[in-house]
Amino acid sequence: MRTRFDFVHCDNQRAVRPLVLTYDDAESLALAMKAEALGRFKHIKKSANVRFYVNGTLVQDLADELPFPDGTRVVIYDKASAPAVSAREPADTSVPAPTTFLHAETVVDEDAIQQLYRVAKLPGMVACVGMPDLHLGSGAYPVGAAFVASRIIPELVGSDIGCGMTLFPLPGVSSDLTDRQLQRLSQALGQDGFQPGEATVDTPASQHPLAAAHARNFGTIGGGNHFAELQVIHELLEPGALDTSAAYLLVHSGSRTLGEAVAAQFKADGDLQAYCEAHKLCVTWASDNRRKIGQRFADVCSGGSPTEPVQTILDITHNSYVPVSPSENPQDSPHYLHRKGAAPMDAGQLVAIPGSRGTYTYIVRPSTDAEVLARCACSIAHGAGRAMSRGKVTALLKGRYRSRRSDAVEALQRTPFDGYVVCPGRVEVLYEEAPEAYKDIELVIRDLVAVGAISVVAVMKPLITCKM
Ligand SMILES: Nc1nc2c(ncn2[C@@H]2O[C@H](COP(=O)(O)O)[C@@H](O)[C@H]2O)c(=O)[nH]1
Ligand SMILES: [Mn+2]
Repeated sequence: MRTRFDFVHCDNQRAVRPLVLTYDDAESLALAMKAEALGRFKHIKKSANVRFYVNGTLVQDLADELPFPDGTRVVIYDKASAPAVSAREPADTSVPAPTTFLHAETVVDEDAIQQLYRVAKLPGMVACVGMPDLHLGSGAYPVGAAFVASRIIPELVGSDIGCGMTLFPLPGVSSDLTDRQLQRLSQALGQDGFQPGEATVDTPASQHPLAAAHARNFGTIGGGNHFAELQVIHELLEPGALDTSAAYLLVHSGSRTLGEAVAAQFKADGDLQAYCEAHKLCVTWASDNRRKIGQRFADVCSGGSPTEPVQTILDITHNSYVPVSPSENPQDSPHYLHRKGAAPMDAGQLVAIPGSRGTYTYIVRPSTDAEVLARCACSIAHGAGRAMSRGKVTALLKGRYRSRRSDAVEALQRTPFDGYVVCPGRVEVLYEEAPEAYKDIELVIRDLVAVGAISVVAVMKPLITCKM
């Protein structure tokens, strides 16, 4: 038997986490449930008390109810706080905004969960949804989440306003690249290096007076987790959706120093109107930036000569806010859906969900089902999400490659797909961004499929990853 349970802690019953369990009988279910409770709620005592509710009514005998329907609610009590058996759950008002988690199989750090709960308590919060790639943010706000609020909260978007992913077919490059061709291309990409100040600033957003000081960064990838990656189709699950004979480029980048300056300005002066105008500019600038990177990449692939303007298959923003109508009274003043590391389901586009340079990228079709959209706040995961901090993964890999540093660097420049990593900047990036730093993308995708949020269109294999 297999059931998707809605798993909650007694102190926080509006924060629902899905949990998929496979079980043989009532006894194995009860044991598995207790193990989950102890694993997920670290503060809970060994004597945790697990109660099952079907339609709000306490289940007295598990065996009588098997198999449980999807959505059965399971409440975990500390033995001390467990109420005398009553048919109803006690009401809890300690969390102002309902909070939902979309992970079941993916591991989400308890600290990130607590960070999301704290956001749910901010004034004006209406709903919070943690994606399976939810992880600890560097400030007070987690990454991999969607937040609905009755006001605009710029801090929830963060400083990389407009960051997102764009997928292009690479003109003239076919999927059957030989190792020799990959090596030559990697070398050429390393030499080009997407250096600042070299791209033509030729779009209205990049020519905007507010963006003038950032023109040098137009067409540049940016550091760390941003990348430009040549990929080919490993498996096509929706026949005809993509061309299997083509090679593709996935670009992940944002508004670079422009977004940072806009976020810093708001922090300094709190001028929300100015922020909103600048936010709009950042979202367009970031999208133009990804297209410019795509063009530069395509030009390198064609031996340096300019190619036709690149076409886009999808262009998705995962850090931004958008106005939405309140679900209960659509005529009321709008709410604002903030996404920090969450991709939109409602953009009428496919979405690329990458794992890392050493794992597959999934091209997915978001569901259009109204109930699913509401449950997910119209948002899905934008990646695998960090499993380890930069410092931790660097220490792990330095321990693993105790041999000469040059050997380690050589190993980190290759991938499990016989691909190449081009990293002409800081060598530390090779460590900090290694596949080990990220969660298991396959579990993220399984979780999203399990809640009915996506279907997989194609699975892509990375062959050349450019990191700065
Ligand atoms: N295919 C690749 N995926 C990567 C790489 N580096 C990071 N990632 C994934 O992208 C998201 C981006 O998250 P963000 O919070 O920085 O917007 C991240 O969670 C990883 O799963 C890469 O080099 N190649
Ligand atoms: Mn991003």
